[in-house]
Amino acid sequence: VPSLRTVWMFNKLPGPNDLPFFFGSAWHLFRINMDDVFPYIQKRLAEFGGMYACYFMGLPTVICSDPEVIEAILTSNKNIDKGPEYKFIGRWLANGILLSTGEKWRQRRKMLTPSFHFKILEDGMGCMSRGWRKTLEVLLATKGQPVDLQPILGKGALDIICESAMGYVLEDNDDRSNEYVAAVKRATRDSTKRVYNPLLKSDFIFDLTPLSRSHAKDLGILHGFTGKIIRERKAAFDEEKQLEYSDADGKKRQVFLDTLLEMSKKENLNDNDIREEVDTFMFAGHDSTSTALQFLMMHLAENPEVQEKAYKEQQEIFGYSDRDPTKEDLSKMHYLDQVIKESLRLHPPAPSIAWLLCEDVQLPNGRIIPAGAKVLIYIILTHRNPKYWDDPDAFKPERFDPDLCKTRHPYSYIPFSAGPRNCIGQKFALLEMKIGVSTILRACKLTTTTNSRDLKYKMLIILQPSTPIKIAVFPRNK
Ligand code: HEM
Repeated sequence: VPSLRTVWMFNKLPGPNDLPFFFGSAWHLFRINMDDVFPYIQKRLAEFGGMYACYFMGLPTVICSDPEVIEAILTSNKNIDKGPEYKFIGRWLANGILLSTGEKWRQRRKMLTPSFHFKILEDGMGCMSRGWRKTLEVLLATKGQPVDLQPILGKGALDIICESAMGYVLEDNDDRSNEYVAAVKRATRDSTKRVYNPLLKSDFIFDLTPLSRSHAKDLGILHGFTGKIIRERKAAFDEEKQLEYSDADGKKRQVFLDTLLEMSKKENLNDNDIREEVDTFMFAGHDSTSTALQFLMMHLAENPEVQEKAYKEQQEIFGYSDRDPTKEDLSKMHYLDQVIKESLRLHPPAPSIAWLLCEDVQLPNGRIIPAGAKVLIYIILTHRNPKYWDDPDAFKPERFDPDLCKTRHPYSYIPFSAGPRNCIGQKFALLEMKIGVSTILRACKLTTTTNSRDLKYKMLIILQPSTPIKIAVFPRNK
């Protein structure tokens, strides 16, 4: 329940004259189709200049897409608490780095950041190439039939995070990864239902519903999978047989899970601590990357001239060779860099993020968002804010020409969020995406009948189109 101070200060902020308190703006959202939530919020943000205040089920909520407001919030070192809706994924991810706060989050962030150092990531490049090569075979086996690529890319990205971060190699015929990918989709969908349905907010009521039973079954699949990975690695680690992971090329290296196991000795991490981080990184490390790749492939398929230009760049680097990309190769892919950035602009896999303020935030225009208010940052709408982006719905990789980027507001483009709680896996994700597109683009031509401007989206933690995007994959004639 917000304090009187919060309500008093909050009521001074600009916003629609909605029904006050309990339902507030939620009332409008209940009456519109869930697929129309983004356009609805976009319209309201345009009306109020990129930020408005409203009550959402009794909670004072500021909704924003204005980079000036976002900068004021994300640069704070004190406002690091996530919004209350994140608790609905708490049964799955517990109190790992994504959901934790305060001292616990600070310690974890400090402890885990070195695992994402560029040098360590470079060591994992071979594993990324191997993973995308396998995915390429599956894509080519579709023989030009238009298919939904999400499950195929999801499995590809999961195989990569399993091997590169957990040292766990999934066999080709191992169906558990498909099962895991599908359970992640269901678990995030069902958790989001609890955000929008006031009855399901209470654990007591939720636990009486059939949804809770199917959710528990999915959690069983998710925890069962990660539990097995941890048990096997721990057994090897305890016996000191295999302190370093040796990958398919025979190279020895320590993976993220080994770092956790090592720290469990030094820093008193118990089994639950390890478990919550493995669950967090398995989820965050595959779903967002495969979603990003799905939209990227859609944009390439929809814009043949961009696809050809990106392909030509690959040819200049590799000729007709299908060898794995090296660090030097990747540094030459300037146009592909721009294509990836533009795709993440139009389709950021994490479309919105939510914060609960623990201290007041002073905005550049002098207004104050009070402590106790929730702030919903619509990354996807920031990326399409016409004040900062010319012709915002058009796919134009040239926008990311380095000289043009320098002139733009730094918080107008935040696919990985920003500030102290930005994405810890950002470099990993960009490396993985670049290797993935390079592998696929050199071997295939993509086409689609999807018109991205007609797409509608589901309101989920990870961006998902309301209807599957169908893409046809053809082998390139060399
Ligand atoms: C294209 C791919 C990715 C995108 C767009 C993305 C985006 C984001 C965003 C927007 C956040 C902030 C979430 C919030 O405030 O609620 C975040 C946090 C996080 N991401 Fe990513 N991410 C991607 C890939 C990855 C990968 C590959 C990993 C791990 C290997 C990862 C691990 C994490 C973790 C652990 C956090 C929480 C960080 C913290 O709270 O300190 N992400 N990501």
